[in-house]
Amino acid sequence: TRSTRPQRLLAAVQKNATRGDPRSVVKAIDEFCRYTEWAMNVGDEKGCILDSVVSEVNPATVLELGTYCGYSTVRIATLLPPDAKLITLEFNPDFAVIARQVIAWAGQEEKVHLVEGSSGDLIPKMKEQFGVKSFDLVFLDHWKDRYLPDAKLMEECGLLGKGSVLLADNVICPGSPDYLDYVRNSPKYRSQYFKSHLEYTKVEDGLEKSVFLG
Ligand SMILES: O=C(NC/C=C/[C@H]1O[C@@H](Sc2ccncc2)[C@H](O)[C@@H]1O)c1cc([N+](=O)[O-])cc(O)c1O
Ligand SMILES: [Mg+2]
Repeated sequence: TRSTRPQRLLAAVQKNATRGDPRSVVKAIDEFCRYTEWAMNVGDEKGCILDSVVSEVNPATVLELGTYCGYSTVRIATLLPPDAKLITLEFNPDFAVIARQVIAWAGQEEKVHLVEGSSGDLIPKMKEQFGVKSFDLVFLDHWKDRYLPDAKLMEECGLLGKGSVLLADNVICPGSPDYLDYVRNSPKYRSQYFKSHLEYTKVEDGLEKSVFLG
């Protein structure tokens, strides 16, 4: 039967990237998606904004919601110090299988803990199961209608501390209007929009960075 898009993306990584070289993995995926087959990775343009926020926060603990093929997982992990922890949640087991191989090809498996399941189920278990006190950085890139409920759930579970940063992809396209309204108008957050484009296209999109004020 026909292969899936994530399988074709992984094949491009294994063919064109050097094992153990995360930058070559990122480059191989971006070239595949730009010139061969579009896929919903954060991409190179928004990826540079992601990189700058990760470097600025210099997080010890990161949560990523929505692993997909592991593109942003690799971008983030590459910038983390060796003792930092990146937990990434993925609902679709077929995507998780691909993401684990992409992360391994990039040599980042030490820093990454990919957990299969849904954010709604797993966020309340973060403290007890993973020994997480709070997250310094959360990258939201999963189902767009889960951004707001999951932000509120993280607040309720005490997973956000003063200065914790939420960085959300796709706040314009496909969009997450209820989330955007919440973080921009809640006294609990200081929010900032980074204008960019939908990955590999000229369509407007952007990242919203929201600092939790405690
Ligand atoms: O739909 C988009 N993203 C949804 C991503 C969803 C990812 O997160 C889990 S769901 C999950 C994971 C964890 N917990 C709960 C659910 C899915 O299995 C997928 O791996 C999207 C769409 C476009 N686009 O142009 O259409 C562009 C983008 O950048 C996008 O991110
Ligand atoms: Mg996205």
